[in-house]
Amino acid sequence: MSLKSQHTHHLQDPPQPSSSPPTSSPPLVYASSRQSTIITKRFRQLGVICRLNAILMVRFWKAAVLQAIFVPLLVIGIVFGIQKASVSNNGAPEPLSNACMTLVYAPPTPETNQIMNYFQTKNQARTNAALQVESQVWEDLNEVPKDNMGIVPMPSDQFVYDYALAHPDTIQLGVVFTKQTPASGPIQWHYQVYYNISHATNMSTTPDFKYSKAAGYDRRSSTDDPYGVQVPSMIRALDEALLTFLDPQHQQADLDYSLRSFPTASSKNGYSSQDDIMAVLTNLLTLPACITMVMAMLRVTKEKESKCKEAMQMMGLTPLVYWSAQWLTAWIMAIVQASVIVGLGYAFRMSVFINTNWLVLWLMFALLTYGMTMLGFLLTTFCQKTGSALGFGFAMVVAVLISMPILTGGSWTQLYLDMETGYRVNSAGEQLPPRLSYNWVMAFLLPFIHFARLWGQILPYATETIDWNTGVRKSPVGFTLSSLTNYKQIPEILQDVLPQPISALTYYGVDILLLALLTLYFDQVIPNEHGHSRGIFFFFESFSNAVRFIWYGGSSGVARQRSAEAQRIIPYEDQPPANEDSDVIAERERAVHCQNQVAVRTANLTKKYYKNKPGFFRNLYLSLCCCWCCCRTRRRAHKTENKAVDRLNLITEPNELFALLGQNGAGKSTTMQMLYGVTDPSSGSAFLFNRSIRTDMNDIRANMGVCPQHDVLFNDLTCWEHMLLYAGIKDLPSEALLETINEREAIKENIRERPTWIRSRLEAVQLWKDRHTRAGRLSGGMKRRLSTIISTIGDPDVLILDEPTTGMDPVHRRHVWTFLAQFKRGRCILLTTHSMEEADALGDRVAIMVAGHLKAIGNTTRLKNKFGNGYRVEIALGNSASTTGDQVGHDPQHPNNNGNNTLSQKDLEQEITAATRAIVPESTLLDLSGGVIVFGIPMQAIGHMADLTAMLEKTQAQGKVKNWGIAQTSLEEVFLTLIRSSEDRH
Ligand SMILES: Nc1ncnc2c1ncn2[C@@H]1O[C@H](COP(=O)(O)OP(=O)(O)OP(=O)(O)O)[C@@H](O)[C@H]1O
Repeated sequence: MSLKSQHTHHLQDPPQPSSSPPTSSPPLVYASSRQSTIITKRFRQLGVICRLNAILMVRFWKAAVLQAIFVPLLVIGIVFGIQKASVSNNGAPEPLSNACMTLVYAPPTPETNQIMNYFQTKNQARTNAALQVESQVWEDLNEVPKDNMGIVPMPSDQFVYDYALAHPDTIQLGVVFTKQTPASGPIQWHYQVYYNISHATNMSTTPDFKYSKAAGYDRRSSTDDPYGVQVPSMIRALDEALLTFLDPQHQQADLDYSLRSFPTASSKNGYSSQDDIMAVLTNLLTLPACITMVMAMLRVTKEKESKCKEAMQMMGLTPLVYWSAQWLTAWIMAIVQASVIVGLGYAFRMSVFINTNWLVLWLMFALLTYGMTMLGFLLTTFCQKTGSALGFGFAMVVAVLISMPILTGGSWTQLYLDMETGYRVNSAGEQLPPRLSYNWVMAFLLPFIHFARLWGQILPYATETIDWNTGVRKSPVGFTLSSLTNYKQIPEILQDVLPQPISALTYYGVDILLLALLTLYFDQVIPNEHGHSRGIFFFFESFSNAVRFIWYGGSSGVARQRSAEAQRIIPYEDQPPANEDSDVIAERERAVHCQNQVAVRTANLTKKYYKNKPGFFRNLYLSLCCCWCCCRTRRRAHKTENKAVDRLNLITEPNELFALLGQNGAGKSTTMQMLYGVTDPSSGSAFLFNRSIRTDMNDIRANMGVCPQHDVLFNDLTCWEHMLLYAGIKDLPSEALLETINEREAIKENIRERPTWIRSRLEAVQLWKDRHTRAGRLSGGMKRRLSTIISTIGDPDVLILDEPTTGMDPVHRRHVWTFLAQFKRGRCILLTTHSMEEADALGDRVAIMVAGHLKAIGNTTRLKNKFGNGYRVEIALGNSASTTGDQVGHDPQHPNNNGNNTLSQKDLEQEITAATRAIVPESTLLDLSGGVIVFGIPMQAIGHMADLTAMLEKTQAQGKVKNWGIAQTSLEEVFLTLIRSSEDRH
């Protein structure tokens, strides 16, 4: 979209600047502006910024490889190594002593001995297990058997219990008999069966232990369940034995039994199985995501600190496109990293990986990395420097590493449930919802919480678990895709309270969306270093634009309205400064009452800087305060102010190069910064082709080129890549790329390279040969040239150049001048400079600013005539001269004539001074030193110049004058005169 109603790109012969630039510059070839919809333009910009990120990643490939491959490899390697080391050393299961007692019984009475003999016989007949019934009662609590023992009598129930506790691996089963003989009724035989879970558990985890399916041990099936196989068969055998014992005596008896586990000893492996270690080391698995987050934060903050991001936005890149490119790049990195982690997990055969569906794992790791990077992006909106981003990132990594084991290790369920009382019930005993809900936890916007939760739910499914009630170690059932929605909570008590695992993925998504919105928001409302930011309700702008669009009947109506707004008279706040120059007053009237569309119009543009500037939160508070309170607080907050620009009124037309001059600190850069939108005016406004810098900056930037005072270049991009980048931002990518391809083909086919518009521009500033040099390796002057030429990409209607030629040598400066002189055709260029020669050579009009005020304005001739001293005559005296009586001043009685044939230096000075004064009485002696006399001749004395010249030629012939010259007052003298006069006034 063009800012101007009519815009042409026809080239005309450039006007010749007063200094003669080289004539060998190539002709300019401008890229034609493409008409594309705003959507396609945004997509093209997105592609260009993604390409930029890709180039930077390739340039910093070591950092990319570190994040994507090395850190995941290191982490998985460490976890794997620790698991191995832990299992082979401390964590190895204790070897099971081969010697064990299969069955102990108590008390050893003749009756129980008899019963156990029957038991042995029956058991052998059925299972072929020849268990010997020991005759000796085992009475030593500390002794362990040297060989396997079959059926061992023990003194008492208490002894059996204590022995099992002291030697958990030694006894498999036990039975304790009690016989009661009531006064009436049958005898009561009761036996207590003990089974040893600890023993079963340790046997099942001992690598060397050979399971015997025949004996009922099959770890992979349910037959290793003591309830299912051993205990019932033992009860059956005992009942048989008891019945056999009772039958010969035809006794009446009641048989009863009970079942009980021996005291459960904790697993001998303690917390050292592979899977337990995996759970404990979970925080290490978040390390790759943390590293990626910190790297992304540093990259984005570096672009902010170096102002490259600002530069791209000045050239028309919107924050949404910029951030979308960052998000897309982060997603690609997350995909790569998750794939590497999952691949390594499979490669190392880690049980949690091989027992979990790969898609679930992949999504979980990818979303973790992506979520953490999104969180990092949000944090960068609060950082201006890479140092603070590093600090924030580091703090976040520490927080994650510390909280991860707590969150994954089950404590997150504690977080989820009520902290103090667990489940809450009301007085009627009904369960109340937990006080601290997971939804609330989600509000922390910390994606690693969802990772911890999902990981915590996956681990019991994908790793071996120990039933802490029974000590039984269970094989993993595996976490499948359907487990995401059909998950049985462990412990079951949480079944109705905890969400299904799929919700972690949903929360990841919600968090990521919220983080993206917050990043966009804070990126715009947190003030930059100039204090510029958008209002906290800026998102209503689009709404109000839409209303305006409907209200004024479409884009043409809006354009008319804009024009009317721009032309509205902006009254003075107070009296204009005293002693204002008449041209400045006229310019102000023109600017304030302007009725036509002009290129740039500033109306009372003012910028105040405050010493004690309020920060973001203060600004927020002030914006929310009511008016009265707000004004008072603002006044207090802004006690000390510095008016950098004070009611500036200017108009520049299309086709005009307007040069702004001023001392350091005069307010030139501030004026430019307000025009290109990195700092807000304190009052007044400015319009570029009727678009207000306060409300239409996006429109303005789409057709504006900016070369800021300090180079904002990517050190790692070449000149050529810079040109392509900004061509893309200005929506010229296809042509640029096409021509790049053509160029490559031309080189390949040894055809003379086709001139492209990029080439012509780089050649114009003598950078073609260095096009593949990275900006970081260019000299200061070369960087300036590159910055200048970048600002011209897209043929903007308004070009702002803030001291573009600073640091350039005279030859290259002239190349730039030539280019600018040609380029200004059809557009308006605003230029600030400290080079009077440059302003003189290029400026159609020149303005001089002093302490924020406009001091003088006009074309250079007018300024020289108005403020200069007319002409300047410099006369260098000869060393000596013969006296012939033909003295210049026709004064034979000259007091200094001492009668010798030579005149002294002083005599000569006096003689020439007198002669000049005689011819031009209005002349003023400006300087007399070192044998050089300088006269100022006012413009009105121009008629005497011929006589003066004749006199000087004559004296030169006589040898009294060695050399002389006449020059018009320079712009520099005008500048100095104005500065001095304003200093005198102060
Ligand atoms: N971010 C800022 N915060 C506070 N004061 C500032 C800021 N930027 C500029 N100023 C002040 O505003 C005044 C004008 O500065 P500005 O940079 O516009 O001058 P300039 O004419 O461009 O000078 P130079 O020729 O040295 O670039 C100076 O007094 C400066 O101290």
